[in-house]
Amino acid sequence: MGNTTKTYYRMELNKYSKTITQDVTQPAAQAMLYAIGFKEEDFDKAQVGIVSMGWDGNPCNMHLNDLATVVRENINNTKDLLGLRFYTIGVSDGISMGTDGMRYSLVSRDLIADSIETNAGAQYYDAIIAIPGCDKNMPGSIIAMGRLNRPSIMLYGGTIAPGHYKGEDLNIVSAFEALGQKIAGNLSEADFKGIIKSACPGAGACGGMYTANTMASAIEALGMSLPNSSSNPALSAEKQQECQAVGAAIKILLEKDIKPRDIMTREAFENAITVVMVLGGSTNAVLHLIAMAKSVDVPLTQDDFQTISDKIPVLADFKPSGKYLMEDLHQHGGVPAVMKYLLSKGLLHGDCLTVTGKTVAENLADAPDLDFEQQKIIMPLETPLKATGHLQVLYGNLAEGGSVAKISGKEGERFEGPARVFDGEKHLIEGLSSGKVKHGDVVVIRNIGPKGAPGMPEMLKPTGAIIGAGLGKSVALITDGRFSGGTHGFVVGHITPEAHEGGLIAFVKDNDIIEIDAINNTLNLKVDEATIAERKANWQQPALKATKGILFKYARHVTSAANGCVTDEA
Ligand SMILES: CC[C@H](C)C(=O)C(=O)O
Ligand SMILES: [Mg+2]
Repeated sequence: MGNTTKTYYRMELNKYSKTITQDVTQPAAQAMLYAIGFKEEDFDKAQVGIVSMGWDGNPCNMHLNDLATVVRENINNTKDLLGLRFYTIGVSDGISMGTDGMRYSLVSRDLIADSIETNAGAQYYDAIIAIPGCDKNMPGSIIAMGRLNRPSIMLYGGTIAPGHYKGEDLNIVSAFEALGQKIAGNLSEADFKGIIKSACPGAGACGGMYTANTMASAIEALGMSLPNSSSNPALSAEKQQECQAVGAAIKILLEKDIKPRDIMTREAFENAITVVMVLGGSTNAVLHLIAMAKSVDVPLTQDDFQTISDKIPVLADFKPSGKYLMEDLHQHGGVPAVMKYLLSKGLLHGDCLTVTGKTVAENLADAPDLDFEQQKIIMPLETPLKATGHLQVLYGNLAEGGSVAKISGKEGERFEGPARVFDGEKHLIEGLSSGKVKHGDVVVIRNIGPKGAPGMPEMLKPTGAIIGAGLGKSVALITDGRFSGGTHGFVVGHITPEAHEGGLIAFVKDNDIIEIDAINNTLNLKVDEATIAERKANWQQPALKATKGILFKYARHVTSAANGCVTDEA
């Protein structure tokens, strides 16, 4: 085992794997390691588990296994480190959306967390590098890192390039909205097909400020990925360089024993929320960041989002409600340029530690400056797109435990209208085609909460169709489900308690008046108390829709949206 100094040094790096590699009472384990090609010197190395969420069936994930191979090479070329790849699952929201398959989407976040925890925990990896693509992959990876609390880096698979059709830039949401345009009679069959064929040109996660790019940006701001990880496109040279940089970075984390709990502090989460607000990110950030914070026991609630939303403006003109894609920001300095600007204005905590082993401020010292003449993606604080955050937490009789609204400001901030109730999203498309949904309506989609669906699916098919049908400014939508980052319009999700738990949303009837007020942050059903009491009188909790398998287990364990939908709380 060499001299004592050397052994002591190596024991520090292989704090976990030494249980397998150094213990003389573990000969069978060591025999297994010889079988996978270990040389004598490898037994002294720190083992880095490299987990890829790569799979063939999704553009966001199709290239991740290739990235993992490059990462492994880099790790193995780093003195004292040995990389071992493993793989976990994913769900493509873009493909599952609008189907029952989407019930598995949020479930996959926790399955990813559980599977990474399981593999790394059982095999005693000293460090973790996770390579996620589609949106739930990222919080799933971070939750596992938080639970394991071993040196960890997330390397985001990167954003997709824009598609092109008839001179227009396209992205996945163009395909969702094309359905509504077709229903409204504004799109020919040929153009419908043309958009579908051209929307997504190849590998990479959905290109706008949808949930994948939102979570990647939030996690970079949190300090858990290398600078630029969130804006380096999937197929860029910079993404390859990032793969070549993780070995040196993870070695520093191992040497200095910098762990997720040292990085993911309360201040770091505030940085992440600030960046989500500035970028106009997805509502999913609320439940994912709450769940990620729980993995390291940092208290974080929906109300913290409101506090930050009250003081942080939206500066970015990204899709879905704006013009630009993440790849555009990459051309102008990426997320570090945005963070550098925010730091210079005192809006970020600069002293938070990151996976470079340095602080946020140190990382940003050499980042490019945003040029407000050259680019119109990020506006200066003096001329924001919206003076306060777009994510608003509303309470009221319809949401006693809170709800999350996405208010771009373009649709106004107050809405009152008659309810048009749908149990699940399936009949909404019919409702649009038959004219059941009219200007001024508040569409209610219920019984799709974390327990009720189960799995709290995203409602991009209905919201995309509403926008495509030209009703985006005149119809509001509330739900106990959630939204994809591609959703825009006047929308409120995460309604807690959900219908399945007897929340008032379960008792709404067609034509009841609903008031949404994102100035005073209220969401109320304007029906008198006596009528509400009458409707509630004989209510019994419905049986779970799933009776076995993962959806059953999930429905049994999942907590409310306000609690991050975590599945590991008593
Ligand atoms: C286009 C939206 C994407 C498919 C998604 O799931 C999200 O952003 O949440
Ligand atoms: Mg999604």
